[in-house]
Amino acid sequence: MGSKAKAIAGLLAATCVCSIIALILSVVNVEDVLLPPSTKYGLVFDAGSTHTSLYTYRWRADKENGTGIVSQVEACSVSGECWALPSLSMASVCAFAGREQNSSKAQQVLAEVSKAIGEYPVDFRGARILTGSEEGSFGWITVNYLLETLVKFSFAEKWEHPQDTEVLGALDLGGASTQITFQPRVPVEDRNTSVFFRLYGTNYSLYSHSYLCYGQSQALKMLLAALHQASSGGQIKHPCYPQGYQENITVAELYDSPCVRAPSSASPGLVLTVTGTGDPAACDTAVRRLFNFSCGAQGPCGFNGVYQPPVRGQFLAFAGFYYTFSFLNLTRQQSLREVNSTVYSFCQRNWTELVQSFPKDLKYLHTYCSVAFYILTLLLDGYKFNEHTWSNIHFSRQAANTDIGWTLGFMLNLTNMIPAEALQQVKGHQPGLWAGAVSFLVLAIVAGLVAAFLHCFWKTK
Ligand SMILES: Nc1ncnc2c1ncn2[C@@H]1O[C@H](COP(=O)(O)OP(=O)(O)O)[C@@H](O)[C@H]1O
Ligand SMILES: [Ca+2]
Repeated sequence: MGSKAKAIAGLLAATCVCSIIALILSVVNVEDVLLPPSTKYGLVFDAGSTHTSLYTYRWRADKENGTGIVSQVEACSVSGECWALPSLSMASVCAFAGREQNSSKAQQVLAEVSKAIGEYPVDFRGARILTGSEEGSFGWITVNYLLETLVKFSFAEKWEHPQDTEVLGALDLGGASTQITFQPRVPVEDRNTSVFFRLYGTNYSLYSHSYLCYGQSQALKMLLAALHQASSGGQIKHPCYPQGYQENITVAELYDSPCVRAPSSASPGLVLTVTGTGDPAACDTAVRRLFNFSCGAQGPCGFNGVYQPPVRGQFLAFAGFYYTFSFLNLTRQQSLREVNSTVYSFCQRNWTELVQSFPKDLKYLHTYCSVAFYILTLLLDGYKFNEHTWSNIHFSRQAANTDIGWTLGFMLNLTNMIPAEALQQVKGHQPGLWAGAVSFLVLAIVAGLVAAFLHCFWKTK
């Protein structure tokens, strides 16, 4: 073999080895493989004054900007009825809340609940009673989270704080209390009603107030008690109940709550007969008497002398606001005039005809007229919405397939306390690696053949 041929063969061999090394390096590129972030679940028990539900939420552990991206997996009532199916593999957080006085009895109940839930393999975060203001604020977070005014998944596939969106206010009507929460034009100076939040890197200064006893059930009780005290004997004429409707209630049952005070003359065992008269104008008057609308000197107010700045922006009205308005088909942004006329005509329908028309709605059927007037008075005379701002109130039960209430907001706030799980860096058996390894073997065999061929070629010369 001549020197020229030797040089060519050497160059060929060197090129071969170099390309093999380059190929190996480019194909079998042993990268750090990111395992998918784990999913976490949260369970929130809502023990309200009239119902108890369990909500299940799910979020990814690699949460964005300090707050997890949470969605509702399912919700169950205590009776066992569930909406949306679960696929639970890991439960992560437990909480429980309700509206009760901070009594030792309540503490005892909470201790029992904690003990029972603590026995399950979950990271139990405690059972506690929310303050009215927390209930309102967490409802506000839920509303704004679901409507993506706090954070939005952008076209750039990133969670971003939307720049030009206005946050919405939240109106919750429970059984025992009602809450109003919104972002006023100027931050509230009154310490009792101001709430501050930092969410997804943005500060929020809100107004929030909870009116105890002004929830739907307790308001109806206050109304009946007022009508009782204005009546004589055991007969109560009820202008908000349909004509032809009648029910009996004992004095003890009527005055079983701190929201109503029994007159000293009333004997607990006395049976009272309540008879509906279906008189909308009289119902309106009776409902108004439950409120004190005078504000005093300390500036703008809601009712009963509670400070409240003027309402601002759009609002979502849920829970009790939604149930009655939905029954009356008034959740489609009807004008105030139309709402009033619908309520007036509904209140004039007699009981026999109502029972025939709505045989499936008997539980609340006799209350819809009272509650409709109650809602109108609360929103217009209480919170000071008017015929113009009325159209800013949206009556709804769900947004983005998720129930509106305080539980999701509570969960979102709580996820801030769960440390973000760092993405695990693991070198593992991934498909890319296998492909690389196979390529490496093929190339090694080819390289061996080339080397053997060159060796022989050298020897024969
Ligand atoms: N389908 C319905 N129609 C009318 N009122 C309802 C309906 N379901 C519940 N309510 C009433 O609406 C009010 C609010 O309910 P909810 O938000 O569940 O109260 P809480 O959270 O205090 O238990 C309660 O007074 C309850 O009795
Ligand atoms: Ca509630």
